[in-house]
Amino acid sequence: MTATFTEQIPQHGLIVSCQATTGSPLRESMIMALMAESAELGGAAGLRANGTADVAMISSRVDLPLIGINKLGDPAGVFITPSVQAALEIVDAGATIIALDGTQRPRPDGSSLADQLAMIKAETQVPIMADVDTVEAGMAARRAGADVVATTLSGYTGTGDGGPGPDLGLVTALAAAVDCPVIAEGRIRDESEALAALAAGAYAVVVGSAITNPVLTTRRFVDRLGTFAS
Ligand SMILES: CC(=O)N[C@H](C=O)[C@@H](O)[C@H](O)[C@H](O)COP(=O)(O)O
Repeated sequence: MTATFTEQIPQHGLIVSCQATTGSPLRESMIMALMAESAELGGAAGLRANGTADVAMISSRVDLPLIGINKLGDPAGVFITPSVQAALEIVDAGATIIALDGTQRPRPDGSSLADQLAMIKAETQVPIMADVDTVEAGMAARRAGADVVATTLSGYTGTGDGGPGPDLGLVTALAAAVDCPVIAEGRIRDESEALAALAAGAYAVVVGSAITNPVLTTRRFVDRLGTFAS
């Protein structure tokens, strides 16, 4: 029996997203696996990773629940696990939870989110997390069969809050609107923002760049030092 999302991820847990895009000095699956091992040592409750190579490498070395995504195609469109095949490949690679674009936008093959979810569910019982941008999208994704909804895409689709921090308003609205766990993901920069997300009703939080992207962390320090007036 496949474990449900809440059986895998404890309430108020920290999920660490270990991703590095093409062009990053960290763009190696082994480096992502070492990031994942570091997150495990630090007490993370779960991990999130992109692509079959990284997911396979991480799952061979770290025994934590692993949210797998398979980013394919144009980042301006539906690109987080945009097809049934992309989802099943990430499960074969070792993901214990699938995350996918949960917006109402048609998939690149023309199918709807509801079609995609139904076809994935016919093939696997692995829980599905819908990355959404609005409360309407979260409600529709839940109706279509998503097990969990996350604020991941708020600010990235032309709708929602594109502010510098997490979209706490969306966390609050989703927590009131859906009967499943709500995950706060996207632009959580520190522990206070993670706590604020829990206070807004998040079941758990996903933190990526603030933990696993040293380029951004360095830039933040450099930019701040640049404001020093002697
Ligand atoms: C919009 C999009 O493509 N988000 C991606 C989803 O997996 C990742 O690039 C983010 O790093 C991840 O969501 C964690 O967010 P943050 O790195 O802000 O903590």
